[in-house]
Amino acid sequence: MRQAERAIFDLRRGLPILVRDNGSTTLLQAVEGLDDEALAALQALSGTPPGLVLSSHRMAALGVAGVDAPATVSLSPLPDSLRLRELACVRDARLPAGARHAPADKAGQAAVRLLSHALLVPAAVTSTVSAAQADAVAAEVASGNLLVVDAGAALELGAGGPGALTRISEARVPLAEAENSRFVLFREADGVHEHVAVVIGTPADWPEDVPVRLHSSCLTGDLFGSLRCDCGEQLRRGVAAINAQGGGVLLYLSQEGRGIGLANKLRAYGLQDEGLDTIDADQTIGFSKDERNFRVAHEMLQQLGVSRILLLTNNPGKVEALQRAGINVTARQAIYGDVTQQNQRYLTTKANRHGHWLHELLNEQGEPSSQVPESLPAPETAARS
Ligand SMILES: Nc1nc2c(ncn2[C@@H]2O[C@H](COP(=O)(O)OP(=O)(O)OP(=O)(O)O)[C@@H](O)[C@H]2O)c(=O)[nH]1
Ligand SMILES: [Zn+2]
Repeated sequence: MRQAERAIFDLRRGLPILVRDNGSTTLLQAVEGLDDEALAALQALSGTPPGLVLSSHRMAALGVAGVDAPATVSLSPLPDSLRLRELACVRDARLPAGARHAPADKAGQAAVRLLSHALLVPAAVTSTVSAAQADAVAAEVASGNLLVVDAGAALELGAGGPGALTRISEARVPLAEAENSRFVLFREADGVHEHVAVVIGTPADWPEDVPVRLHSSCLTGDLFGSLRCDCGEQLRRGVAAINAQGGGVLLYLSQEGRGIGLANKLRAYGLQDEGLDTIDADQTIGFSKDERNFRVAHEMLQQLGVSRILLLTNNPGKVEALQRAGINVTARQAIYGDVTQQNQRYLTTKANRHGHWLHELLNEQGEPSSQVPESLPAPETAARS
């Protein structure tokens, strides 16, 4: 696993890495940041023409139907790096006539996983190392210039498990909305992601169903009060609501842009300004409608000894994820920001396409209604007594 985590840094720096799967070795490099020189160097080192690996979401955005896993596109002649970047993330791009695609092999699948985890556009150039180049590649590995990653280990990135999250440090941080608060910082094994549990009030005095909010980071909304979303208000109101109910936990999760990272969120905002909604914008650059999983949240709650909760959310996915992980979510409480002219479309998309319980809020603003459960049905794993 350690090599896969290290590979994140090389990929983010625009360097190639070598992926091994059984006997085969594949060179791969991110399309993001790739220039023609690097593309030529990759081809020279591998001895074979690179293919382009794209996520299923990007294939759909390119108009290729029926692809439900990463695909490798064979392009002949190989386009230049600018054209490859267009194929990776530009709106309305199309594959060249005659381009063939096939399900990506394990190395290609690992490429998409690594790049998503690295918060890069999930598109890679990959080249199988030819027999003639095996010695040259081995020399690069031996000299420390080329990192070798096992495809299986790369696919396991972010899968959680023992040692995946370490409690690092903590301190009292009085907040405007909850004076008696402690920040407890957790670090993921990749060394990149850090998450904070804001422990509000005194655990011994908490209600039996501990009020909990999972809040994914949003630099634009949380810190700057962006009007494009509702995050900043949800964050502050979440802290206040937990405090008012006798204390609990707000997990501030390093999952900017629903897990795609700030760079990609800003790209997606650009596409939204061209008319796409939040889901189509993310899919255009190769991502699913929500790249988060809430394993870290589960792990943090476990380490804090919290297992029975009242969850503050409008997102059914969070309820399901925690329940699946074994957290007893006994009830859900809505948590709203304000509807503004600038975020109304975003909230409407969340209600209609993400399935968020937001129709009640939007209804008050004259938005179309639909059937939404008032509260969480009793989960199978959750006893209410
Ligand atoms: N990709 C993308 N992410 C966005 C956009 N607007 C906000 N976000 C991100 O969406 C996430 C919102 O997270 P949460 O506050 O946990 O909200 P949620 O999943 O809607 O669920 P609840 O607020 O609990 O109902 C944050 O990571 C934001 O950065 C957008 O237009 N595109
Ligand atoms: Zn936001």
